[in-house]
Amino acid sequence: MTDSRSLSRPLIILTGDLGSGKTSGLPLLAKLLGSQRPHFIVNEVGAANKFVGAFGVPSARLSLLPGGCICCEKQSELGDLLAVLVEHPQSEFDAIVLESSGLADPAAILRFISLHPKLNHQLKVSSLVYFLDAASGRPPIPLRHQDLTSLAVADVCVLAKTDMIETIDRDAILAAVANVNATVALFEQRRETDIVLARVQGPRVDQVDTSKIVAKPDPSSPADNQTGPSETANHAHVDVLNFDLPFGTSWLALSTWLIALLHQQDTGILRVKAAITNSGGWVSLNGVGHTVFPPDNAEFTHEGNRPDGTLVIIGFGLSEQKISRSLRLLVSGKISPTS
Ligand SMILES: Nc1nc2c(ncn2[C@@H]2O[C@H](COP(=O)(O)OP(=O)(O)OP(=O)(O)O)[C@@H](O)[C@H]2O)c(=O)[nH]1
Repeated sequence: MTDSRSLSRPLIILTGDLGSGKTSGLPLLAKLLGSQRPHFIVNEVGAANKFVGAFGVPSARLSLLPGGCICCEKQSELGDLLAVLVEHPQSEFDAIVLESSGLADPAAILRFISLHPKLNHQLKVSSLVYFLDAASGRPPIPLRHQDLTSLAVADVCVLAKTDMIETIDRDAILAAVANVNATVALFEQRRETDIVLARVQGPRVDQVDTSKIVAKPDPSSPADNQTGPSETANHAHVDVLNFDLPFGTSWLALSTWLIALLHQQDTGILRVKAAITNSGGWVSLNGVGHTVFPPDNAEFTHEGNRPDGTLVIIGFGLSEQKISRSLRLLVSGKISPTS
């Protein structure tokens, strides 16, 4: 008799904060974890990033799950999608790589898979990966409480954006991570000309003062004020606003408008993602906290493909009406970006 576990397909789960670098690292990480023919599932709390495939993921190997988080409201859709994929012939892909939304609770995803009557036999979680954003603005060592919980259960930690910090801070964070989870495999992601990702050797844990690793929760910070990663409803109060951007929107005007919005909302905005389309192709703009990243751009892959763009804003206490009114004026050219 065949053991059903021996037929189970590997599942690699990527977690990590909004904008921590998961999508950028997706194809490289899959390869480093031994998958030559992965199928990717990308979950977004906002509208689908229609252009995610342009980052080197062929569309036949990509499924998008937009409009909610797979740790809660999108669980059953995730279950349906995984059920369809596992029925595929073994040769079509050798692993499923699931990128969760930046709000997801990894424990809730694991619980869903392991308690699912069919998927728990058909899939085995081969790696749980946690992306840690080295440039998130927190001081080099203090890891937040939600980092500790996620790191404690991770098999792999990717320290992303190390090109944006000093080497001494990078080494201190790596040592702190190793101190929390001594068996975690450590990788580093950085932007050179392109994004590169590589395994790093474990640092010397005795070089870090462990009493300084954990930040005290700040009750005034919306992020620290959440109930904690084990509560699936911990992001119920996060606002997700989706807007269409008409073909031909100026990316320069939109960038200036976004910087003004981030400044005006102070800490209220966690993440901004825009894909702007124009005759040259499309441009993607990313904001994480107060950092606005340099735009990426690519040409359209199909002739005649002229879709509208999208803008997703994720944060706390956002007024959809006000932001929408200001954006409408901007895209219609009726205001300058600074109005
Ligand atoms: N300098 C630098 N930028 C990076 C690195 N990794 C990602 N970025 C940039 O950070 C921004 C967010 O990266 P994404 O890969 O979209 O982050 P994500 O975790 O998929 O975002 P969400 O899906 O919204 O949670 C983009 O502008 C990336 O180009 C890195 O290692 N170095």
